[in-house]
Formats: sequence, structure tokens, C-alpha cells
Amino acid sequence: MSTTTSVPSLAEALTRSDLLFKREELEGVIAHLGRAIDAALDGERAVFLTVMNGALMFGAQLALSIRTDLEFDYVHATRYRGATSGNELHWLREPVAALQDRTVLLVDDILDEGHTLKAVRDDCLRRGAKRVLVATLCCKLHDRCVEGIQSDFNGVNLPDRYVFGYGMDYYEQGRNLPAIYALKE
Ligand SMILES: O=P(O)(O)OC[C@H]1O[C@H](OP(=O)(O)OP(=O)(O)O)[C@H](O)[C@@H]1O
Ligand SMILES: Nc1nc2[nH]cnc2c(=O)[nH]1
Repeated sequence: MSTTTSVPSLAEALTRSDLLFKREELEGVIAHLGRAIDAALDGERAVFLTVMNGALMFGAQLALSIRTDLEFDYVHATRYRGATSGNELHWLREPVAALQDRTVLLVDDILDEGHTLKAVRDDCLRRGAKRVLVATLCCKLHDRCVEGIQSDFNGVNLPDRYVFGYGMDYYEQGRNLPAIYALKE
């Protein structure tokens, strides 16, 4: 089935984008994150909380890189809703796992302005989590990030441009591209 004509073309977007990180490079980076997270958990069984949809690919690869046993849950919170600029955060699915006195490993594809991860992290703490560790595939470098949130385990840093691929969408397209691309200014 083809996409509707009102959606901007992914093929056209690719022609005016730069390839920033290939799959092989990202896989190597994610394997290193797994080692670092194992060290931080030190044998503790954390709740691996994936922020859908963007973290689907990264979350799966990261989980397979972590040797410590984990419990899995997910939230679905979206701020961009298929567009290229953020808005109010919409919760589509809250965590189900009991977080009281647990370590939560909060996993997302990108920390951009930080609103999403801050809201989900704060929600985990309200639910009684004793520690929330944030793992991201990428962080954007700019000075617009909200205060009080940062990634504890980050894969790669990105320029301040709209990115897609490896879970991240361009108008809900391109999530399964096996690389990260950035639109040219
Ligand atoms: O740091 P922020 O500026 O809050 O942006 C980061 C968030 O934006 C994307 O989610 P989006 O709302 O696009 O939903 P998605 O995961 O379904 O793509 C991404 O997956 C992060 O969760
Ligand atoms: N796909 C995508 N989602 C985002 N969420 C926050 N920033 C971005 C971005 O640059 N690309």
C-alpha cells in the first residue's frame, strides 16, 4: 500500500540529507553501551522501559547487548506526533510494571529538547523508582535542552538538525532505515 500524497516524500528527503551514522558503527556503539550498563547495574535486575515508537530498534539491540537479566515494559509518549517539531507530550501507554524501589533503565532513541525523557523519568520517580538511568542512542547538541535531564548512557552526538532512520521518523516514514540521516538546513 502506498502512503498518501499529502505526506512529504521520504525519497525526496533522502536526496537532501546527509548520512551521519551507518548501521555497523551504531551496532558497535550500542555494544559498548551494553557493557557500561552491565557495570552500572552490577547484577541488579532493572526494569528496561522502552519509550515507543522511536526506541524500538535501539531498544532491541541494546537489550541484546546487556548481559544482566532484565524485566521489560514500555511506555508510549509522543510529542512530535509525526511532525518535525515538538509540542505537548501525549501519553498513549503508561508503565505496567511495578516500579517501587526498582532501578529503571529508561531507553529512548533521541534526547533532543529533553521534554519527553524528563516527563517519563519524573513519572517513574513518582511511581517510586529508586533510580532512573537514561540510555539514548543519540543526543542533539544545542542549548535548548530543558534543565534537569541528561543521558547517562549515550551512543552518538548529533548536530542540531532534524534526523531520521534507526527508529526515528520523517513524517512517520523511514524508521526502519538502518542508518541515521540528517536533513540539510
Ligand atoms: O527530547 P524531545 O525534544 O522531547 O524529543 C525526543 C522525543 O521525540 C521523539 O519522539 P516522538 O514524540 O517523535 O514520538 P515517536 O517516538 O513515536 O517518534 C523521540 O522518540 C523522543 O522520545
Ligand atoms: N525523528 C526525529 N524525532 C525527533 N524527536 C526529537 N528530535 C527529533 C529529530 O530530530 N528527529
